Amino acid sequence: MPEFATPPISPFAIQFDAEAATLTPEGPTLTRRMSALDGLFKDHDAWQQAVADGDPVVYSVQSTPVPEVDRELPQSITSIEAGTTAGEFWMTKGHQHPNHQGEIYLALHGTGGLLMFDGTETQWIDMVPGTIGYIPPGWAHRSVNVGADPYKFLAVYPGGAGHDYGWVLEHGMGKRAYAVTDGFELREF
Ligand SMILES: O=P(O)(O)OC[C@H]1O[C@](O)(CO)[C@@H](O)[C@@H]1O
Repeated sequence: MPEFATPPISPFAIQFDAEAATLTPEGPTLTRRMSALDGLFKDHDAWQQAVADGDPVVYSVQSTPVPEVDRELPQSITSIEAGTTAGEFWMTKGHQHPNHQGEIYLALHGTGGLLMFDGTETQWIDMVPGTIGYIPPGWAHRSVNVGADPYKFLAVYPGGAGHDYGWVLEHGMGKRAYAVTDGFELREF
C-alpha cells in the first residue's frame, strides 16, 4: 500500500440510484433546519418568524461512509425543500473551502441553481437533471431550490476541503434568488 493511503478505507462499490437520489451504503446524514441558517436570509425578521413557526427542515445531506479527511473523495446527495422566506428561495448555508479546492455537483431532481462568489464576481449556473456544475477553487458556493419540488444533487469533493461558513457571513454571496411570477430573479444585496 502506498504510504499516502488512509486506512481503514478499502476500495468499495457505491450504488447510485439517480431516480431515488440515494447512495448506498449510507454514511452520516446532516439535517439543517431553518434555525441553522441564522444571518443568511436578507429578511431577518421573516427568518426569525419561520424558526418560531415550527423551524422547518430546509435541507438534508446524505453521505457515504467516505470520511471528510485529506486525500479522500467523499460524496453526498443534498435535498433542498421547496420554499421561500420573504420571497427568497430556500438554499444551503453556502461555504468557502479554506484550502481553495474544486468540487462538482450533478443535478438529479427538481430545479435549482448553483450560486458562486469569489469575493468580487458572482456566477450562477442553472441546475436541471443532468447538469454538472463545476466549482473552481476559490469560489464560495451555495445551492438554491428555485422550483416547486425538492431540488436534489450529488456532490463530490476533496475530503480535506473543509467548510468555511464565516467567509460567507462576512462577504455574502453577491446575489440572492427571489421568487417572481413564473420563476426567479437574481438580485444584488
Ligand atoms: O455546507 P453547506 O453549505 O450547509 O451545504 C452542504 C453542501 O456542502 C457539501 O457538504 C459539500 O460541498 C454538499 O454535500 C452539500 O450540498
